[in-house]
Amino acid sequence: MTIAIGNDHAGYALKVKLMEMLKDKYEFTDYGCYSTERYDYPDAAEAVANAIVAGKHERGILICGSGIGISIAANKVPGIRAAACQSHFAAKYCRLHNDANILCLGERITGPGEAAEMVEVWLEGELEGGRHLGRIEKIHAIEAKHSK
Ligand SMILES: O=C(CO)[C@H](O)[C@H](O)[C@H](O)COP(=O)(O)O
Repeated sequence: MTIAIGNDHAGYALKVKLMEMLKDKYEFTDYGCYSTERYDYPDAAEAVANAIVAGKHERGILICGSGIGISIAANKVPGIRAAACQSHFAAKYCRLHNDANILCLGERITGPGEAAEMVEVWLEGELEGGRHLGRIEKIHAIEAKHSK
């Protein structure tokens, strides 16, 4: 599985650390940005979200200062379920219950060690199915209704 990764200036340092910490286990494709110079999070969100919906990657990771702006932007792309997570529990259950295809992290909130563990639990998690499927279908139905 290759993972699309992207960030704004406030997420750049965490991205570099995460890729270094996890490079032996996972293959990343870096959609930028590539420095701490100002870069607007919707641009990174759209690049990664587009790559996911185009089927280039199964999963994406987005990082900004809080993980929130970048998740709001990514969720505007139909087919994206981006989860802004600040805990191991949230990272685990956004896969098991919500089938999140993008994990959003905040460099100004989460340290690199915790972030790496959250990425691992998220990448290894699988949707539980059952009652959760109908709920995800309802999310898609809302999306379809508002895309017209
Ligand atoms: O979107 C955000 C807040 O929800 C992110 O944390 C951004 O990275 C942040 O707004 C960037 O802030 P800056 O003051 O321009 O560095």
